[in-house]
Amino acid sequence: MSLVIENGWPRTAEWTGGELRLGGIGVRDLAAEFGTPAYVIDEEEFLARCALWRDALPDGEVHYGGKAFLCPQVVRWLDTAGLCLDVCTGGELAVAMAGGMDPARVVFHGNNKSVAELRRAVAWGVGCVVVDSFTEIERLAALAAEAGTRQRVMIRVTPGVTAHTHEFIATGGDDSKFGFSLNAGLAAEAVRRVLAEDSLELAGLHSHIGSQITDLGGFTLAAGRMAAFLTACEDEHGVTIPKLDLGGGLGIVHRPGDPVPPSPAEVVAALRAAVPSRVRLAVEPGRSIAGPTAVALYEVGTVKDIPGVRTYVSVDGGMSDNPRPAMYGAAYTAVLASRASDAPERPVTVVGRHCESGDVLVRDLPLPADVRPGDLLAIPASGAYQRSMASNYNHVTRPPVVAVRDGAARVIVRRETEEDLLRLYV
Ligand SMILES: Cc1ncc(COP(=O)(O)O)c(C=O)c1O
Ligand SMILES: N[C@@H](CCCC[NH3+])C(=O)O
Repeated sequence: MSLVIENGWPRTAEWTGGELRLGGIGVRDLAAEFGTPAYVIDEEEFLARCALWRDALPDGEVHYGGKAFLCPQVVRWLDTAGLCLDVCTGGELAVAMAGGMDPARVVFHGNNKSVAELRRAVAWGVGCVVVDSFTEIERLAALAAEAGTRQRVMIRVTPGVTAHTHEFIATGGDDSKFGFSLNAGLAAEAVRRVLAEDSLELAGLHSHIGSQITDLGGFTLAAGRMAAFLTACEDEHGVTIPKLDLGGGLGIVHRPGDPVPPSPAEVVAALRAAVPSRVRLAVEPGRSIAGPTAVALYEVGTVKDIPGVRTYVSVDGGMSDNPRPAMYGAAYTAVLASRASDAPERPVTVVGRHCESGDVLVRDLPLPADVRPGDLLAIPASGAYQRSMASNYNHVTRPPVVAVRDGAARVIVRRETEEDLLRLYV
């Protein structure tokens, strides 16, 4: 079975009489039972993608990047699949705890963790804290000493590599809010300072160059620089630095015709080739696990033809459940998912229901000319950075996540209600 998804759809996606089925269930039934908009996540796909990474790195560590999509059920899937978890806020830490994650398998990231978050992480016994600033090294050392423990840490390094991706999601260059610059000598100083703290144990070095990367060049370059830096630090200080965590970042296909990224096995092979075999490798894939697992399901509400200009198809979600087109110019596709149509195709622009002209989900998309209110549209590759970045803009409630498998569906994140929203107001 090919594990690189070249068309964006999860492996159980099939069409019967023009209707899309996911995990053995038709989207009309899913919409009738759970409403729209909804994210439908394919459990089999999620577990298979975890296994793909784990099998690519059997002698290393795979930390799922929880920022892509996290809820207690995801934590339980990670546990089943034998993966570790990367969190980057106290909130993500709380979800890890709620899902029953073993703290030893949690890595805690973030460029501005609060003292309270660090204290909680140390008390819970997180496996590793990735230190990101000199201030944090001091803070964490004091907190670990106060708790009477020796906290394992990795040092986040920016290796001066500019990934080929959107500028907002490139993180490995010298001008970055994340980590310690290698070129500016800050990373070397961070190593000195961590080694000087009795309450900290230097477990490894870390870098993450960016996200939605579809070629190996940046990964290889960063791995080589990090490996050389690790060796130089070991030589300078006469210590062993056992681990190199090279982050996440592998991209996915959103639309047929998008560049097909390398497979996890190819990424790991490239990293391994650049890093001495004595060093344990870790990776932090988020999007490449969660992204292709979910489909966003919407109902068409209105169709507006502006002769000679454009046809707008409005759906019942939008930038609040998928901010990526507006934030990064991300390009998606959508299909008519609830029925067959013989109508000729014509280009339309699929928009959301927000009070914002930039609330566009898919631009210039060929759809059958008879698309009408009540039809369901499905957008594949919606499993990463969509529910996790969803907002309540315009007091829209956030959609549920429905897991499908073997003909059964269950809610793993329920739909938000207006009651949920109003509960915040005093
Ligand atoms: C430190 C770190 N690790 C892992 C990830 C996961 O990245 P991706 O979802 O691109 O695999 C991110 C996000 O880009 C990150 O910042
Ligand atoms: N949120 C971004 C990725 C950021 C990755 C986290 N460091 C996206 O949707 O592409």
